[in-house]
Amino acid sequence: MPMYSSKPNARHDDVPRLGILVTNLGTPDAPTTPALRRYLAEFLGDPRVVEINRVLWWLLLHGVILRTRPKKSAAAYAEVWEEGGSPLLTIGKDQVAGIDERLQERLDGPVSVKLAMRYGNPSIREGLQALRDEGAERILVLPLYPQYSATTVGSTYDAVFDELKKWRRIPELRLIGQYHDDPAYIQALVNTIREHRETNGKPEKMLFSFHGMPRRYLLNGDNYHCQCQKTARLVAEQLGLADDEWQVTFQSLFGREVWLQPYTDATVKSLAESGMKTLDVICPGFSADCLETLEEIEGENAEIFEDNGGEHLRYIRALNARDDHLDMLTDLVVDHIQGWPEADPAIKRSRRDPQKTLERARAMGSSQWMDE
Ligand SMILES: C=CC1=C(C)c2cc3[nH]c(cc4nc(cc5[nH]c(cc1n2)c(C)c5CCC(=O)O)C(CCC(=O)O)=C4C)c(C)c3C=C
Ligand SMILES: [Fe+2]
Ligand SMILES: [Fe+2]
Repeated sequence: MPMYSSKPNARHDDVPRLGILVTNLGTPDAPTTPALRRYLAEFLGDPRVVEINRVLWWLLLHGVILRTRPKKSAAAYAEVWEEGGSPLLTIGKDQVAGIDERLQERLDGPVSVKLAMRYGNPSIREGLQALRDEGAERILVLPLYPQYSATTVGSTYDAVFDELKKWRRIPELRLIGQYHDDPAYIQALVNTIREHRETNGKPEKMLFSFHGMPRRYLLNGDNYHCQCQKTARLVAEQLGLADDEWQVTFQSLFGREVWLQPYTDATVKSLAESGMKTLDVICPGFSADCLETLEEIEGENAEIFEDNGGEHLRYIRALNARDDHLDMLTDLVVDHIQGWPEADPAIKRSRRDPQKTLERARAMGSSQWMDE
């Protein structure tokens, strides 16, 4: 058994492909307690996510949290679960299909695009191996997080490196770290807000709600908070919003530590109590709708608003598989593969005349070198 793994039946005349690994956070396999236990053990066991003493955390995670939280989380997931599965996964599949279709049209060379999840399935390991087995020799990783954070993008890179260090032929690798101020991303957010306002009218205020994290991570150098602020500011500027018409908040608090503030739920409550009747909420850090937007914002926070005197909390959906979003992500990929040959010269010829290229390769004695 070799120490390092390889593409099965690799040949010298294999056509080198470009591989694009599109990743997101991941989701449980089913809205059930055992599936949630598996998923949360992997997710919350990641030191990038919960950065505290390993021994202490292991005891707390396995002794307390994984005995109680999975049941509660499973009930929340059941509320948003769709026929095709978890929204994050079904939307992810649509996003990848859309990016794939656009890239096949735009690129001359062969390209494969795969979806992978940092936790759960399809895994990053599976995605990378599928790209390799289809012949990808150059791989670009696109984590679908507009704002960089060590807890999300950093952790995705960890999983990529952990897999690649087991390979014999490590592909050329590029990583996209963030696109929080990409003009086309900002424009797509502006478009979706404008469309929402055309149908529903202007709200009294708009919240830009981002997933939170312990404030300690910001103080220790994570630049996520700054990128969230910039995204929101650029959108507000482009919409011409006055300072009192918008605000940045942070949601999805977990545990007892102080997280990035102000908190979304507390802000929603105090705005309702102050007499506000219509509030729009957009979550620009989520490229796809998921538990945290559908159940927490559109469900729980709308209830908080109404229970405290507000009338309508209107959640503006994530960019999901909108055309402007997929066009923007495809442009981002194309920007990041610049300078990478789409195929080597022999392969360019092979596209004109595959038989001749094969004959030439055989004449050079490089036809095949493994198996067969
Ligand atoms: C323990 C701390 C957590 C940190 C730090 C954290 C950061 C973080 N997460 C996202 C995006 C998503 N998180 C989602 C779910 C989710 N997040 C946490 C905890 C932390 N996240 C938990 C425990 C869960 C699971 C649900 C639950 O039990 O409450 C999701 C949704 C996944 C889905 O399947 O729908 C997303 C997306 C970001 C962007 C982020 C930091 C920047
Ligand atoms: Fe999270
Ligand atoms: Fe949540």
